[in-house]
Amino acid sequence: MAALQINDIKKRYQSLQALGGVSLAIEEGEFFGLLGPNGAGKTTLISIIAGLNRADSGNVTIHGHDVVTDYRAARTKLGVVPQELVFDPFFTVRETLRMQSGYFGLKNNDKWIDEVMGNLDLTNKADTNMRALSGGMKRRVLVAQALVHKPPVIVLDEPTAGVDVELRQTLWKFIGRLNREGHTIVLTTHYLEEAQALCNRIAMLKSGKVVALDSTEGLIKRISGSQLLLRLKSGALPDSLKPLVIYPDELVAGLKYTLRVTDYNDVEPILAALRTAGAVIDDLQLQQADLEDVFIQIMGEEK
Ligand SMILES: Nc1ncnc2c1ncn2[C@@H]1O[C@H](COP(=O)(O)OP(=O)(O)OP(=O)(O)O)[C@@H](O)[C@H]1O
Repeated sequence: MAALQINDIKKRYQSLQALGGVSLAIEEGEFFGLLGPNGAGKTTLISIIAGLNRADSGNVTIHGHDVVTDYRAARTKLGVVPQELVFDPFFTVRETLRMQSGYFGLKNNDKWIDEVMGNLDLTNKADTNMRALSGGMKRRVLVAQALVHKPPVIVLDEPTAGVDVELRQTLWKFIGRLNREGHTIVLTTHYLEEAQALCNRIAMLKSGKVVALDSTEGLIKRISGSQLLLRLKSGALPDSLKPLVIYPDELVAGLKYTLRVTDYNDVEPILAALRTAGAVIDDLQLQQADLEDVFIQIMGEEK
């Protein structure tokens, strides 16, 4: 049985098809990445998983419990860290976490609350009112709130958007530990290097459809070889090199190109072609393809 089973979910907002039939099976213990550009439908899918939004068709089960017909059981299996910070400003951090525990029927949960606060560096803010916390601290409480009932499936919707390095490290250390202990993690993020480092499998969403689904390694292997990052001081890229261009970036910093190469041996003919064309090189770097390159390529493909 999958930890999270998503079957042919469709959702329309008036004329906009936000989700056009999404199916995914996420197994227990996975660290799964859900990636996509703004508006791809990630948050809509997460709110359907959390039972906060209704799909037009299709269904979702969490550890076998349907999120609509068996909502309460499904909800106890799930912890969601939402994108938006919404709190009651009059309660302290500890009170907020106790109330959330109460919502799940957990009365004596202080031991775990203390452990969660400790792991998220919140202990010295335990008695501070929510309104007095910085944005980063509030985000820590959001994470803590999602974890009060030790849910086996944890969904994080852009948990590190706009947060500092320290919180990211604290958060990933704790979430990594929970994952090693068997919790299933589903993460959406715009930080692709973060997804590459953390996720064992990734789905890419585009305009409400899954356009790629593979292990992180498998996705990166799709772009074979390396890339040559090239910036020209003057001149232009000769026509003979244009088929190698993965993406041009002329608007960003002058004449900047990323070319596909297999290895170092491909570099010399490129240099020769540029010399013949009278182009002057400003900067040249050879690098391995990464998840960001795959993302850009997949999102650029017509579907
Ligand atoms: N309540 C709503 N009413 C109408 N349209 C909506 C509503 N919620 C979302 N949308 C639209 O549905 C599409 C998917 O939005 P969604 O927030 O799920 O995308 P996302 O992938 O989470 O984007 P982001 O990366 O910006 O968070 C967008 O075009 C959005 O404008």
